[in-house]
Amino acid sequence: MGKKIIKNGTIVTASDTYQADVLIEDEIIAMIGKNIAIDGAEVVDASGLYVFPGGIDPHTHLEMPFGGTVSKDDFETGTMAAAFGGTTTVIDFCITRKGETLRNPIAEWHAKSKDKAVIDYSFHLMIGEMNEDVMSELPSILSDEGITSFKVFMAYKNVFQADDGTLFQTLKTAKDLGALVMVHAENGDVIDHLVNEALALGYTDPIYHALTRPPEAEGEATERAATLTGLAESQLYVVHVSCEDAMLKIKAAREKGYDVWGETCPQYLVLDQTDLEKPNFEGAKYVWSPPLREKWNQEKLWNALKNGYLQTIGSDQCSFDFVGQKDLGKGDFTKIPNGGPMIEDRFSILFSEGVKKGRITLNQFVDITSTRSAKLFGLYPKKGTISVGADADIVLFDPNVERTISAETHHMAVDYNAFEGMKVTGEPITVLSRGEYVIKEKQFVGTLGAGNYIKRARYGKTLQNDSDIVTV
Ligand SMILES: NC(=O)NCCC(=O)O
Ligand SMILES: [Zn+2]
Ligand SMILES: [Zn+2]
Repeated sequence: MGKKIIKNGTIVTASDTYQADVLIEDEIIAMIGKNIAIDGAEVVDASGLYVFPGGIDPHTHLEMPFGGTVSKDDFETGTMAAAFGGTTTVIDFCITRKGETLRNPIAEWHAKSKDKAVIDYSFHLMIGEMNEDVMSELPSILSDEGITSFKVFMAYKNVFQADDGTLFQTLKTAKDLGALVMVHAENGDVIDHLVNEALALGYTDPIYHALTRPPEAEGEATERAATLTGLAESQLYVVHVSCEDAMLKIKAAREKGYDVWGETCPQYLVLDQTDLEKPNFEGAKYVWSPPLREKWNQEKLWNALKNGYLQTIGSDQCSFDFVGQKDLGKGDFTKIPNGGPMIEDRFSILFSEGVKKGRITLNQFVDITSTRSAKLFGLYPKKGTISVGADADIVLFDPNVERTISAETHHMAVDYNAFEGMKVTGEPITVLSRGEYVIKEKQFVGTLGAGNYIKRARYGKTLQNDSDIVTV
């Protein structure tokens, strides 16, 4: 691979903003400095552009079987769309089945992603139940696969939902092994009850998806998960925080000294519950869990990002076509596949609505979209920053270009965009994955299968390019 020098750009990391050149050699950042000159190196002009570390999306569901169908974007279209949006690493959820070895789903996830992903990727592992078999498999999964985060669903009764015993045992096991436990925090039993009540009354429209999953059900589960984390002296990451109620529970747990982290998603920052009321069943396009909330929650979530009560942004990409998939739930909102297409617009929305509108700083933007996830999920400093020795996962970003988000121009495989018509300022122009162009001047030039599976370090450990990946 030839050498590249990125010149004239403004480097932005989670802590610094400065002008310097970046030399890329053998997939990594080899030097950062003024006026770097190397014979034969390709010069990439980044005048007027920010040089960001590639985005890390810690929350995707690519080609995931769910709700009687399979999410439409797979590791090919999903990672391409991610790259167009400025993301260079995704961590996808490997969904397991209760009563079965964990190895089979991991092998399935490798089969789905290998030869398809155009950017690097890794997996979290769902824990549906905790028993002797699972406990005996986990140590080797950490060391062989570098999977150092487990996911427990507290909702989706009779599908993915785990009980509190499983959550508690997972927290304790994670503490011993050095893994981070992630939770989908909603009270699945209460939601099941409310859903049955609604259906019995003949309420079938998409809006009832939101009305049967109230913020209290999210807040209660978040508080419960945090309490169990404190009891287990373990570590917890709450995914897709949608409302003030849940956010305050994370803030309170952190104030008690618990090791609890929170992620929100772009959809909760810019869309609201009224979207589910759109006529002609269009509300189904906005059905995901937790649901969209009343609009006033948005500013609470922005404020939480600004003040560090929430620390990351995931897309929760889980896309379904409106025609042919979402319409499985016509006449019964419980049959609408839960999820939306978000992978492509995560970065731009946070920049446009966050940095441009003065809600977060430029350096916070990098931390929230990349660095913090790299640190929490054992990818740092190989990924998540611009520093010597890091992978050359780099986004050249024009902060001033304006565009309108639309399904007509997006690169996801689905037939609608949840942010249709939204005007955003700022766009990734060129995206490099380990020094190779994936997007060049807004055109896809990457290669299917060029993305590497990344084995991650254990919780709290760093991942270096030149050292053992997983150490006990
Ligand atoms: N969020 C959603 O509705 N679908 C994906 C699965 C999950 O994250 O709960
Ligand atoms: Zn979830
Ligand atoms: Zn999810």
